[in-house]
Formats: sequence, C-alpha cells, structure tokens
Amino acid sequence: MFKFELQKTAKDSKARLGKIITPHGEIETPIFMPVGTRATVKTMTPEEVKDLGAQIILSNTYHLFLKPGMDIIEKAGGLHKFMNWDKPILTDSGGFQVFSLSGNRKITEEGVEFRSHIDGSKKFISPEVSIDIQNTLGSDIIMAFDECAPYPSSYEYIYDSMMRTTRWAERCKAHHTREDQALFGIIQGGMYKDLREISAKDLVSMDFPGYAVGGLSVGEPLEIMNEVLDHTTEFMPQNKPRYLMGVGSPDYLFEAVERGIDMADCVLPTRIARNGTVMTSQGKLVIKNAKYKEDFSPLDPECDCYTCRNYSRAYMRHLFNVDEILGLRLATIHNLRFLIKLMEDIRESIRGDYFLEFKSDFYRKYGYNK
Ligand SMILES: CNc1nc2cc(C(N)=O)ccc2[nH]1
Ligand SMILES: [Zn+2]
Repeated sequence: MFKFELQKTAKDSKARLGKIITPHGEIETPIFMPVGTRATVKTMTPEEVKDLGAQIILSNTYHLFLKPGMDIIEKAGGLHKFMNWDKPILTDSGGFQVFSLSGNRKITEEGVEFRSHIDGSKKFISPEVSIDIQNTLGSDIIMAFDECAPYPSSYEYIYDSMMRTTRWAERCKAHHTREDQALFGIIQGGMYKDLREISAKDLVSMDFPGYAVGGLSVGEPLEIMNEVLDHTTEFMPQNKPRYLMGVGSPDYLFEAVERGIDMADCVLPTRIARNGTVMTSQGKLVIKNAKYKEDFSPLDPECDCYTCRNYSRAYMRHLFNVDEILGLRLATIHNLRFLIKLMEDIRESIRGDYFLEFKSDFYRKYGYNK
C-alpha cells in the first residue's frame, strides 16, 4: 500500500520533510530520483546505485514500450525482476517522450499516434494504453498520461492542452485498478498562473494519492519556473507528495524544495558525467581541462564517494582523454552521490531549521552568484 507522512514544514519557507511508504520500501523526502530510462541507470549496477544511497529510481514508459516491449517484461515478471532492482520504481507515462522524441505525432482526444524514434514504425499511446504499460511494468508510482506542452506556447494552446490532460487524467484514474501502485496526477498549465490553478484544482478534486508538476524545466528561465512553481504548490494538498518533473541541478533542486516540492528526477547528473562534467562543492568541473593533468587531488575533497576516495583528477582526466569506459562509471558514481548526498544534507537542514542558511552557504561555495 502507498502512504505519505508529512513530518515537518519549515518555518521560513515551504520546505518539508516527509516519508513515502511503498510496497518496495520507504522513501525519505525531499528526494532526488536517479533516472534509469531503459531499465538501467546508465553504467551502474543496481548494487552500486543502492550503495550510493538511492532510495527510488525512475524508468521511462515510452522507451520500454518500444524496446524490449511489454511482452518480454511481462514474461520477466515485471520491471523490478527484469532489472534486478528491489526498491521503489517510479515510471513516467510516456507523454513527455512521445512529445519530445517521436516523429510526426498526431494528437487527438483519444490519444497520440506517433512514429517510433527507433525504427519509424507507427505506434499509439492513450491514457488507457499508458496505464496498461505501467501496470505491466509493475512500478510503485505511476504517472497519468499527459501532454507536456512546448515552451513558449500561446495561452490558447496551453488552455486546450491542459484541459485535455485533465480529461486524460480522469480516464487514467478510471482505468487504473492495481491497488499496489499509486497513480499521480500531473498538473499542467504552462507558465500561466490562472491555468495552473485550474489544472491543480481539477486534479485535486479527483483525489490522486500524489501530484506532479509537469510542463516545467522545459527551457523557461529559472525565475519563471520559480514563480509558476510557488503559485502552483499553493493549490496542492499538504498531505500528499509533490513531484517536480525533470529537475536536477543543485540550484533547481534547492529552489524546488524551498517552494514545497518533495520529489524530483533528472538525467542531468548521469548525462553530464558521461561527457566528463562533474558537480563538486566548489562548483562544476570539466575533467578534460589541461589544468587537471597533474592534479592528484580527488574530484571533490569534501565528497565521500568511491571515486573521490580512490582516484585523482589526473587519473579521471586520463580516462576521459583516452575514452576509457571506467571514466564514465567513476564520474557517474560521483555525480549521483553528490546529488543524493545534497538531498541528505537538505533533509538534515530542514530537520534542524537551517535550510535557508544551508542554501546560501551552498550557493556561495558552488559559485552561484544569486
Ligand atoms: C527536463 N525537463 C522536464 N520537464 C518535464 C515535464 C514532464 C511532464 N510530464 O510535463 C515530464 C518530464 C520532464 N522533464
Ligand atoms: Zn565523489
């Protein structure tokens, strides 16, 4: 069964501490979820992801629907077994990828016709198909099928898209039967505060066990995201988890937590790791830079990860210079640990009532001149 316990709300911001209970384990919030798009957190074994302190991972319905396909995952006994991950999994509904990855899409009230970005074959996803796929995957938290409208979009487009997403949410709820999966509604409405209010109120009236804020981190300035998010969380229930989709750099995570967000996911840390960019307490570091050629200090002296305890910047620079696969793995270990540890420290700062101080200290050291 699924439960959310709100444990504390900060006095000087909307930051909150909570705990999510799922059939595959508990999740302390605020939480950052590593992304395992195609049933793997790229270059990591599940044991390594667990050792980093990850409590839940995200996988993508769109990708798994195309490859390996639902029949194989069904025969494997579901996604947990297939990928050998026994902690919680959240799957998205496929909406975002259908609109951002596939070719010539046709959106109708019924659903979305599209061509696979892999082989160009014709595919169709609807609210019902998305729920059936996620049921087969067996994830603990599943998302309603939605449209994440591009940025910028006109008021009229966002209104029509948001109202259809609400009608699709209704269909998802009607079609979803598995008691051991929690279906979250996704609030849309673009950058328009009045539409965000309408979307939130309509979805809250459908009584989902949790709510995501979609349609953000789509290229809008951070200031706009902050404003829209601050407005939207006002209409989200206190006693249910709030999930901001697609957010993952340290500043975006701090700003989201400050505005009452409990969960976030992003491919950023694993993606930039594979091209040699690592996050450290002193800011981002591009390891191929010549200045690290004879730098035998760890990526981040303040980091407790396996990479920082055993390897130097010079060694990491060498691995990336000669395209050694180990470099991708060691950088991924570090970036994931960096964000997971950051969320652990954020939780501690909320517990001890110094979140805003922690945020400004971190910003100063990281080099955010905000
Ligand atoms: C990276 N930014 C991002 N924005 C997102 C919005 C959605 C959504 N469903 O609106 C999903 C994934 C997202 N990722
Ligand atoms: Zn490290």
